[in-house]
Amino acid sequence: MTDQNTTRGDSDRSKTDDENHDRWHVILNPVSGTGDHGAEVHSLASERGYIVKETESEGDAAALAKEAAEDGVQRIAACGGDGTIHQVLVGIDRADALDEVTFGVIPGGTGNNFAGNVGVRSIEHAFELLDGGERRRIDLGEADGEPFVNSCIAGLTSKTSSDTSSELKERVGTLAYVINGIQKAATFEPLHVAIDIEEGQGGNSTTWEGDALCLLVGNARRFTTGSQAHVEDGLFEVTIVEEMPTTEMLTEAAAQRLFGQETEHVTQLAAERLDITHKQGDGVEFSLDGEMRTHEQLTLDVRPGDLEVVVGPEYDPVPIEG
Ligand SMILES: Nc1ncnc2c1ncn2[C@@H]1O[C@H](COP(=O)(O)OP(=O)(O)OP(=O)(O)O)[C@@H](O)[C@H]1O
Repeated sequence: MTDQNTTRGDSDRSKTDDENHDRWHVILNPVSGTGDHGAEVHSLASERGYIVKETESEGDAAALAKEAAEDGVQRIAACGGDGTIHQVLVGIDRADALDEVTFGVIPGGTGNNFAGNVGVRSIEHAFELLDGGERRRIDLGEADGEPFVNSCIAGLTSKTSSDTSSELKERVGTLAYVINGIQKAATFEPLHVAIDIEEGQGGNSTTWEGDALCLLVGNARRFTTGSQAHVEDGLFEVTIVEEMPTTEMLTEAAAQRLFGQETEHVTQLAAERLDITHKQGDGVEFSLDGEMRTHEQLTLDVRPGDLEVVVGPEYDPVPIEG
């Protein structure tokens, strides 16, 4: 890990702890995305007196964030893709400091889904927002104690969701993930799962049991037109795609696209808690914001308003209709 206080001269060394805690600490993944954002980030941070800490290997981002939060730093930004954001949040959470920290996002990844979700357009835009942008409290998801911001995905698409083309997603919505998965995996063993679902806000508790092609749990991520996650409502948007013959998939995808509603093999609902139990075989692979984890059994909870984050003017917690 490289510790680079981009402004540290003799006079800065005399800064008090309080001043240091108020300065933004940027945790920079220099190899995310195209890996050419480091110089720009150092320069923009230097102009403002922000501290930059670079990761040197996998896992560093969580350790650096934990260390900063334990030192009392109150403004921590992640520069990288969704994986880096995820790890920085894990580190702050391990320090039990989410209550005290304002979080910032500097898009330096490939997809930059979360940055897009909170209205941060570019690296330069991110620094302008860190200086004085609006702060919002948004929901976090938790998967057996591990926080996530965008999504938890299991099944056929968990490894391929991140590289499904946005054009395909735009045309066919949720099932784009499935179709993309099928193109990559000729044979796929469906998930034999039981999912206990608490719908929240006075809603029902239900159980879905069967063979699923995939399970998509969104906290702050756009999955389909008509089914997006509201990031300040204390609920997950859940989509369960049941196993179905390949021939029916395109029909279902078209129906979803045209009518934006539940179809025979696709269940959509909002929930505040899910208990997922795998009924057969080894554990299930879950993608938490793109980071792969294996669980036999997994509980997902919403942590309403647990994260204070800097947002851009285009940020809107309410999903776009239609
Ligand atoms: N210095 C480093 N060297 C090698 N790998 C690193 C380093 N720092 C972080 N990583 C790893 O890089 C991975 C990719 O990071 P990240 O997801 O942020 O970027 P991305 O995949 O390019 O973007 P996106 O998730 O937006 O598509 C993470 O799993 C992280 O552990």
